[in-house]
Amino acid sequence: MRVVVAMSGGVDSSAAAALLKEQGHEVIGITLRVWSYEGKAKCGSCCSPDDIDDARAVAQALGIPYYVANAEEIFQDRVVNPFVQSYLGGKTPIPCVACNRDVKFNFLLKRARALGAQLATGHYARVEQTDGRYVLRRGVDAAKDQSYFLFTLGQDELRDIHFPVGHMTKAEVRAVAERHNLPTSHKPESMEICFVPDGDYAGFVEKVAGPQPSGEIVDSDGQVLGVHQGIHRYTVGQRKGLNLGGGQVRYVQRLEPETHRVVVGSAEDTGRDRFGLLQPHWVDSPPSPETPVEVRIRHRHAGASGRVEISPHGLVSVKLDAPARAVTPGQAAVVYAQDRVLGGGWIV
Ligand SMILES: Nc1ncnc2c1ncn2[C@@H]1O[C@H](COP(=O)(O)OP(=O)(O)OP(=O)(O)O)[C@@H](O)[C@H]1O
Repeated sequence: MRVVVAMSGGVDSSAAAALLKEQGHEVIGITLRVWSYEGKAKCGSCCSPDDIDDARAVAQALGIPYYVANAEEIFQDRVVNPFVQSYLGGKTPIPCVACNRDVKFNFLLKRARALGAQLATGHYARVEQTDGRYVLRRGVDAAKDQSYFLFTLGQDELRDIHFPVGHMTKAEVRAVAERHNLPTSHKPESMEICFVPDGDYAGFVEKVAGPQPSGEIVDSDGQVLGVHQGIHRYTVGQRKGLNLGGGQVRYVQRLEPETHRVVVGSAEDTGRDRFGLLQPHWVDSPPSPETPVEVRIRHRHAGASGRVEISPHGLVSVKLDAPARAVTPGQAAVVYAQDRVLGGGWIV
């Protein structure tokens, strides 16, 4: 087959390209330039000039054609702007989901299809075909599994998508890169959100949207306990950085963008066993209300058992068997049946 490999300049997508080449496929490497790093600190993140050089060097080593596509506008529009707006609206965004949905598996998939090609990435997840339907599964390496970020994929996308490293461990992936002498084989992992390489999300929001209004920190009775410098600096479940002095340990319970208030409470107060799912999406069909499912409410969440409920009006909510701590608006809730991703939505 002809296959476009989305090459980030990291070891996973380098190994994905090497595996496909090894299997005899016609492989084309493409890096998306999503963010302009001019004048910004060198960061070794997803698409810095260094990463483009690395991806190009890997393509050269493998003897495959290589291109850089400009996706800055769509990335700004679909990933960066909603990220900032989400923080200003009192939520805690997870931009990698939107990047996968709108940039990699829309913008890039369309381009791959226009070339008569399939699309492969270095994500740790698996696609399988059963009875003519596509099934999305967790990556085999539990520590690296990225299926949480892929719940927006549907049947139409999955028929042309490959995750060549999804059935491997990270160590095996590095071994593939080493075997091919790829210059990225010992490259360290990038952990942060790629356009905020220093991890200072609040600083990034202020850089884009300007200084934000300060406000009160209150308890659930409305009693003022302190002041803060902008709700975008807080996330539900947060304990550190409240500066409320000694006494009872308090956690952010919710953020009120209308009043600019941060509401705090005890650990138990942050627990919720029911929440709505905005823009729900199912990889195939939604689970029935009787089906026990596992729900991950953030990327590193181990998962909690529960059910998905769909109202007669089509509103989707999750009912957990027990309250989960820090159910955070803006994060994705991803629904699994064992290792199979059923779908998910945005926590409200
Ligand atoms: N700028 C980019 N251009 C093209 N593809 C990209 C880009 N950034 C990420 N990808 C693709 O998305 C996959 C997952 O991206 P993520 O940022 O999570 O990388 P990763 O797990 O660190 O993988 P890698 O080691 O390949 O960077 C990558 O393996 C790659 O296929």
